[in-house]
Amino acid sequence: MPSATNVLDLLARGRELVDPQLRHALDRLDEHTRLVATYHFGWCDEHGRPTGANSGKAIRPGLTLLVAEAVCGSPEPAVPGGVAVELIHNFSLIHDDLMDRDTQRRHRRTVWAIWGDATAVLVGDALACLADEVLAECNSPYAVRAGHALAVATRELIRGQVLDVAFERRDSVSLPECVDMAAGKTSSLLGASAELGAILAGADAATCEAFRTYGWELGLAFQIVDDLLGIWGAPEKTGKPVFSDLRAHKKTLPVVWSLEYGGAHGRELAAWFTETAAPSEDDVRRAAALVEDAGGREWALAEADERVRKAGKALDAAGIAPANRDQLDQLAQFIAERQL
Ligand SMILES: CC(C)=CCC/C(C)=C/CC/C(C)=C/COP(=O)(O)OP(=O)(O)O
Repeated sequence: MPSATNVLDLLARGRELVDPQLRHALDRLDEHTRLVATYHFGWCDEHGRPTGANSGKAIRPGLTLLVAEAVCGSPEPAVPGGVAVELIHNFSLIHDDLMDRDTQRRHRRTVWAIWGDATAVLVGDALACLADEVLAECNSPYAVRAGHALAVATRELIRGQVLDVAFERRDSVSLPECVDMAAGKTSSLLGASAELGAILAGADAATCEAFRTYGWELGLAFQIVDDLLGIWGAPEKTGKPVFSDLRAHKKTLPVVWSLEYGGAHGRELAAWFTETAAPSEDDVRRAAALVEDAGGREWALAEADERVRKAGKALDAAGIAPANRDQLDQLAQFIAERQL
């Protein structure tokens, strides 16, 4: 099995293929929008001076390229797909930061926090449009199919976010509702990232669907781990304060599971949510302990493993060579463990 370092190498190799076309796509933007987008991707500071900042893990384009390689032996035909999924992902991050009023992303100030709400809306919109352009112009016989798959996934991503926003105003959310929301927000785009790799590499419909399912299951594992990091993640890793999701009263998967199945600890947690409007440091510590005691953390870890297992099972139907299979299994395991 390749080590974590090898998975990072795979993602870095994907970045090397995708970044030049991504930068080229940003060149189409007007000067101000390009500056803000380039800043968001970590390639310059807010005054346009080049930096070597962190532009994200590039999991989605990495997935697209590895799948293409597994299907046709080369990542090349899927590079525009990798560019497009990374553009959609970053459009959603810029808008999400604005909606959540988060001031930090990738250890840097967020777009809205520097340039204001209108700029964040417009730059996010511009990235989404660029994704369409890149695919429409990519000269692949499969461009229309790829564009359609990405549009469906983006609509689903937006549906997930609509649910997320709606749930903030509700007293209770069931576990299936929460899973549906997480799948919309995260699985749709990871599913499409894998699917686009298969489509652009010329795979048949059944193979494309197998890869989409692989990415979709992986997306749920990814979101569950993200939720765990949102409670217990180390600030230097997540770029957010410890317990940040509890402080914001977010109904994440481990929390919703604890409320529904956590018995007496779950009921105590429910009371915490209604009675603790502005939680202190001690309050959030107590809520995290209640989620843990209710079994929410343990459930989430087991569920992430189960989703990785299902992702692997979906790959059985794709009929790929052992070496490619090994890479995709490793990526799945790595995402679930999030040693990134
Ligand atoms: C329409 C709309 C606003 C939707 C919002 C959807 C949204 C932000 C979902 C969260 C997905 C997620 C876990 C992102 C972090 O990805 P990552 O850890 O791969 O990020 P990276 O690129 O920084 O590595």
